[in-house]
Amino acid sequence: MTLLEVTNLATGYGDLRAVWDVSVHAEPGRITALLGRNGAGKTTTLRAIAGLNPVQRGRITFDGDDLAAVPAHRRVARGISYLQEGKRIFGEQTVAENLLLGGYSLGRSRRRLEPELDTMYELFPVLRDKRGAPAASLSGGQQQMVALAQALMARPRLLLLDEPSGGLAPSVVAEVLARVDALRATGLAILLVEQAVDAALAVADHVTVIDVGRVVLDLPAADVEDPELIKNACMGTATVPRT
Ligand SMILES: Nc1ncnc2c1ncn2[C@@H]1O[C@H](COP(=O)(O)OP(=O)(O)OP(=O)(O)O)[C@@H](O)[C@H]1O
Repeated sequence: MTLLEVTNLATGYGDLRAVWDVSVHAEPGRITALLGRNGAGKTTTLRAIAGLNPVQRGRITFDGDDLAAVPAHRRVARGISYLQEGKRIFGEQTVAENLLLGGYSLGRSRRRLEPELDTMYELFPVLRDKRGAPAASLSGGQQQMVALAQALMARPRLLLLDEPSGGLAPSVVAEVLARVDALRATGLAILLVEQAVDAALAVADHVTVIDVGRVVLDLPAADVEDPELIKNACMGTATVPRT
């Protein structure tokens, strides 16, 4: 079943259109990789799905419902969680406190969130060991796992994930994406934006490549015969015409 269906989306910032025609979907227990060069419109697409940028044309449906009139905070309540690129965690707070903050956003009490914490520690065992430590004392990869777990505390059905590998060493990127891969088993639908194309292709079920705000490739990951083609489409910086 398709949980998220984005059809011919156009969106942008004020008068500037950054995305002209993007169609992409996400399904439970599947990872869709949304790839493309810098400035292609990936983040803007995620922002529109989260309700932070307006739909200028096209449609976004979630679980069959058109999201046009649904404000951002209600999309969170419906099960859409957006982990922004470079999302910072609260370094002085403990790992557990950071996770709880992700759940408080939905108005749940600490007592009701305790079982969620256990679920997170099962998904990210390293965080159980570090749960009482200030988040800033963790490695970069572990901090990214805190951010991921924090986003999951809201119990999303769809996770919009913007460059979880950003700023991490290559060996750590694989570790973080292995955790993302494991999330598939929870039935979560994941829309993954990544610059680390190889790492993204290694976990993706479906691949959508955009350039200058339009889809240029869309296929099941199993049908990707030549990853170089995808990598080439993701190199350099897009120049978006300002019309
Ligand atoms: N806040 C903003 N205001 C105006 N234009 C913006 C804003 N943010 C991004 N843009 C423009 O929108 C276009 C698409 O940017 P976007 O961030 O979606 O690309 P991206 O594919 O996510 O690239 P990156 O990998 O660099 O994050 C770019 O031309 C960018 O300059």
